[in-house]
Amino acid sequence: MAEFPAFLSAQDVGSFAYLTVKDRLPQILTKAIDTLHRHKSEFFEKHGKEGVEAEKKAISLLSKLRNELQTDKPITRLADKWVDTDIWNHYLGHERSLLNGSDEEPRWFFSPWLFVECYMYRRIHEAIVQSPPIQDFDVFKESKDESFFESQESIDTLCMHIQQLRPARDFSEDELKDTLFKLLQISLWGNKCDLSLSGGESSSEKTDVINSLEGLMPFILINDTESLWELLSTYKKAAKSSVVRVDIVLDNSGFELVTDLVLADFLLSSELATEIHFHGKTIPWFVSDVTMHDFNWIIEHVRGSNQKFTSTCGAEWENHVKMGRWIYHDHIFWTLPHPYCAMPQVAPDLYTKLQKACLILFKGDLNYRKLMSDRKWEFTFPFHEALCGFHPAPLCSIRTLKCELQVGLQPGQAEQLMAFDPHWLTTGKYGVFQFDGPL
Ligand SMILES: O=P(O)(O)OC[C@@]1(O)O[C@H](CO)[C@@H](O)[C@@H]1O
Ligand SMILES: [Mn+2]
Repeated sequence: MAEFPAFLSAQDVGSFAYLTVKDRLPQILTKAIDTLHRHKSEFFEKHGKEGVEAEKKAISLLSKLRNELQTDKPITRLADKWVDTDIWNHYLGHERSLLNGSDEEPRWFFSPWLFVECYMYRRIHEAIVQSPPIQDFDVFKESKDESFFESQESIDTLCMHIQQLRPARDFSEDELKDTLFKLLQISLWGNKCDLSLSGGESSSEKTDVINSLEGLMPFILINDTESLWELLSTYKKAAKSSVVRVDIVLDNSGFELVTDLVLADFLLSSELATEIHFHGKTIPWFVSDVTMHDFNWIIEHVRGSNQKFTSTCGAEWENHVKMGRWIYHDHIFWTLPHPYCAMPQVAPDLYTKLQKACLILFKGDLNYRKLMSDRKWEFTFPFHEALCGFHPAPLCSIRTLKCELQVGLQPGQAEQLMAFDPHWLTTGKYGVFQFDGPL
C-alpha cells in the first residue's frame, strides 16, 4: 500500500500549524482567562463565594494549560469524568503507541496539529466542568455574540434580499439555479468570519456580501456547485422520494450561521429539499463554533430584530424548527480529534444517521481538515481519495482556506497562486466547493 503523507504539525517550524501553536493558541487561552476575570462579579451575584472560588479554580487550570503548551510539556490524560473522557484518553494512548516505544511522549510542538489543537479546546472544557458551579459557562459566548451584533447591518441586508426574492415556488429553473448559487457563495464567504483565526478578536461581516459576490468569483479555486444543482434538481424533478434531506455540518456562529440558515431556508422554500438537519458542537469549540445554545440564540435574536425583514426571517426559521423541518443534532464525535474516516468505527450511530441524507454540506476549515485527515496531500491529489473511504452520502465541503492543506487543484494551479500570493492557503481569502458525488 502506498504510504500516507505525514500529518500537519507544529514540528514544521514556520508553518501555519507552528505559528498557531506558538502564538494563536496561547492568545486564545489568555483571552479565555481574561473573560473569566471579567465575569467575577456575575459569578458572585449568581453563586456567592462559591462562584468566585470556581472562577479562581478555572483560571488556575487554564493558566496551567497555557504553561504546559508554551513549554512543550507532554500531553496528559484528561482527568474529568465527562461522556467522552475515556475516548479521549484512549486516543491519547493511540498517539503514544505511534511513537513506537521511543522515549518520546505526545507533545504540543511535536504531535499532529489536529490532535493538539482539538485537545486544547477539550482541556478548556475540562477546566470549566471541573469548576462547579460555573460548569456551564461558555468562555467564548461573549465574542460569538459580539460578532453577531457587529454583523447586524449585513444580516439585515441579507434578510431583506431573501425576503424580496419570494415566492421561490414561482421561480423559473434558471432563477432557481442562480439564486441557489448566490446563496451557496454567501454561505462560503460567511466562513471568513471565524474567531479562532483572529485569536478571538472581532471578525464580523461589515460589507454588503450580496453585491460583492461577482468580484469574489475569481477567488473560488474549485467550484463544484453545478454538481450540487444537478443532484438536487434531479431529486426535485423526479420527485424521487417524498423526503429530500440535506444535512449541514455547521461551523461558526454569528454571521456564518445566519448565511447557513438563509441557505437552508431557501432549500425548503424552493422545494429543492424537504428537511434540513443541522449538526453542531456539544461543547464550546474553536472559539466560534455553533453549540445548540448559539443556534437557538441566533434564531431568537433574528426573530427579535426591530427590522421587519429580519424579524420575518427569524419567525419563519422558528417555525421551521417547531414544525420539524429543521432539526438540530449534536454528537460528541464532532469534538473528538478523529479524522472523519474513523467515524464508522468511533461513532457508527452518527455515520448511520448521515447515510440518510441526500446531500451533506460540510462548512468550514476544521471540517475540511478532518475530512482530509489533516495530512500533507499533494495539491493535485483527488478529493475522493483523500477522504479515505468516508462517504456516508454525496457530500460537499464549503470552505475558505485557512490552513496549509488543499487537494484537487489543477496541475500548476498551486504554483501560480503561490507566486501571486504567498499566503493564499491561510488567510481565508480563497474558497472552494468540493463535491464527492454518488458512488
Ligand atoms: O473551521 P473554521 O472556523 O473555518 O476555521 C478554524 C481555524 O481558524 O482554526 C484552525 C486554526 O486554529 C485553522 O485551521 C482554521 O483556520
Ligand atoms: Mn470554526
